[in-house]
Amino acid sequence: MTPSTKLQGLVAATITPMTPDGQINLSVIRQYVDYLVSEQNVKNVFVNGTTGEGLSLNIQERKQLAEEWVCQGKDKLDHVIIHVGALSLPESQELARHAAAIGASGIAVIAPFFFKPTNKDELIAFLQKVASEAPAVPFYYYHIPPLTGVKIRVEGLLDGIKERIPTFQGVKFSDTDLLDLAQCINKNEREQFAFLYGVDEQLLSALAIGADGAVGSTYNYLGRKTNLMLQAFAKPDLALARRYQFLTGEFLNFVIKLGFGVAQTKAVMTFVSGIPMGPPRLPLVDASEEFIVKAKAKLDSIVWPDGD
Ligand SMILES: CC(=O)N[C@@H]([C@@H](O)[C@H](O)[C@H](O)CO)[C@@H](O)CC(=O)C(=O)O
Repeated sequence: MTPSTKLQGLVAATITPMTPDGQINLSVIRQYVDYLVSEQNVKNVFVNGTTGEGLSLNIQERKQLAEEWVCQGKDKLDHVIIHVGALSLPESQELARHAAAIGASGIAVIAPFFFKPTNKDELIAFLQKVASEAPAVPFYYYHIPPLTGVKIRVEGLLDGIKERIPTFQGVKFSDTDLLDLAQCINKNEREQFAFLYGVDEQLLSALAIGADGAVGSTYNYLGRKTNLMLQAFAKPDLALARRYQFLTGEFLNFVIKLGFGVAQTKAVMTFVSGIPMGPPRLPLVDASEEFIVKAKAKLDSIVWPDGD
């Protein structure tokens, strides 16, 4: 792993594979790493986040998953970022210490979402207490207001954050407020922070305003196609980049109408990669057979510009 390099490009928000009886299934993670690298050309992962059902796992499971990803990713992945956010500060701190001890290349923390911070100072105070437990590990704030309900704008959070959190390295920005993202990027004059966008269906818009890359669920199975979009954008061939975005959007628009979330992501990844992702953990329930048949037919029907 190369933790010193700035995080950019695509980061797969990893799924947590589970056995049919609902235990975490560490045995497929080696195959999962190889699949991401060789089939999707994705060499960065974000473990135990939303897609990974991190907040539905116990501390022991989260540590085991983090260890397995770091171990299997050695010499294969560039960055293994571990999400260590939790409702309980001591638990989050314990996970941060653990991530540091196992050699994770970064940690990320979501805003606590039961008792919520009501302003940026309260939020930073929480983040700071976690980050300081891993003083040599790059720290990312994980902003996902649709799920946390914490709508504190990131732009304001950035003011003086490096003084409060010396390891602060950037933001995983999973919100549709592109004005907030743009203001963050505008403030990041020295380009010291990384802004990774987390709404996959709108990534091209975020790239246009300067996002460094993206963290998302679809890069597990559409990483190769999205990488082609990134290449087209860099060239620049905007017409081609748009084509890729419209096609991934066409798929997502279709499945969102059917009902799309982490359970469905597990099902899609299973049929695309052949790696069994298993069921989600309650309160999430398995994707229906009808969903699987329709989603597969839709994905198979897409004709990509690269001829696939
Ligand atoms: C709400 C949600 O799950 N958002 C996803 C997206 O990748 C999302 O699945 C995608 O944009 C499709 O809507 C990511 O932002 C979540 C993520 O990166 C994570 O698993 O931590």
